[in-house]
Amino acid sequence: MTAVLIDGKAVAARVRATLKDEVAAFTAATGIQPGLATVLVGGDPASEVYVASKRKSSVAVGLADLHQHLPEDATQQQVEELLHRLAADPAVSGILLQLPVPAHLDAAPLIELIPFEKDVDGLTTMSVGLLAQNKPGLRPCTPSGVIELLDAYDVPIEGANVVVIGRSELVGRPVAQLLVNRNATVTITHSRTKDLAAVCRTADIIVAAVGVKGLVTADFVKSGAAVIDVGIHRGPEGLSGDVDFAPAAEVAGFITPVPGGVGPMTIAMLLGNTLRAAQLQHSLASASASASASA
Ligand SMILES: Nc1nc2c(c(=O)[nH]1)N[C@@H](CN(C=O)c1ccc(C(=O)N[C@@H](CCC(=O)O)C(=O)O)cc1)CN2
Repeated sequence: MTAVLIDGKAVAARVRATLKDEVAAFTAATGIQPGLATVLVGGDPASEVYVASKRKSSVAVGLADLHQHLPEDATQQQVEELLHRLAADPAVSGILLQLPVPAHLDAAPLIELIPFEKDVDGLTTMSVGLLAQNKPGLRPCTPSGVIELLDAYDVPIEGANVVVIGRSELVGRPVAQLLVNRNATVTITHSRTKDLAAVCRTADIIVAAVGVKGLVTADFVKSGAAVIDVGIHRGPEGLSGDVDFAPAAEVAGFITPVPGGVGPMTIAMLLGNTLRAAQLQHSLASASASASASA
């Protein structure tokens, strides 16, 4: 392998260590322990693993674990009622509805019930709008993790030609927006893109977030490019990504593995968002208290 291996586990561990100190300082200064309410509906096995990991990591950095579990057959109304309750609960700093939800539920209107200041997944229309306008707000976790990894390895973003493969609301669109906000030149590709390999060969950075195992082969990669793999596929030989790793690593300058690349960053960024959500709510409450006092 000639590429530098981007070690997401190590970067995530550093992010968590810094956060632990920041959470302790915030709690000492305000008396508030930020709390994360993960909401899991049903028992999708991968979601159970991810939510368990989110809960464990939250506690390890000093956040309160306010997890909620609803049964597989929970109705849309039951999930709505839970989200309304969490939205109104001052002990809850962040709310995350684990995706996917069972097929009989409609996730989009449920996500909209999360107030923007508690939207630690950055998926509400308000958060998406704030990102599009490059205004302060909570950003989606996997996309911010991708940026954090590029920065950790000093991969230049400003002026870079980036090709994002996939246009999902969870990863493709927001990562493209974050990169544009950092002055990259971004091409979003999808199932109708003509000659995807040729488009990818123009890229200084490829972000593969398409959900097709091994789609990105070595001939997609310009020599020295950074290849960021967001895909996760479970097979008989274990986990793999959207990138055909070993051959691509012979051509790339930087590459993320699966597992151990972007995945661990998703959770680290969620923890950071939960602290930021608590800080935001604290300043909103202080501003509202001083406005009432001076009225
Ligand atoms: N509400 C959300 N739902 C989902 C999100 C999300 O950001 N918000 N992302 C994915 C799943 N996900 C977090 O929820 C997630 C995926 C992967 C990892 C991770 O650490 N992966 C490890 C491998 C772990 C394993 O053994 O499976 C790795 O890549 O090294 C963490 C979180 C969909 N749903």
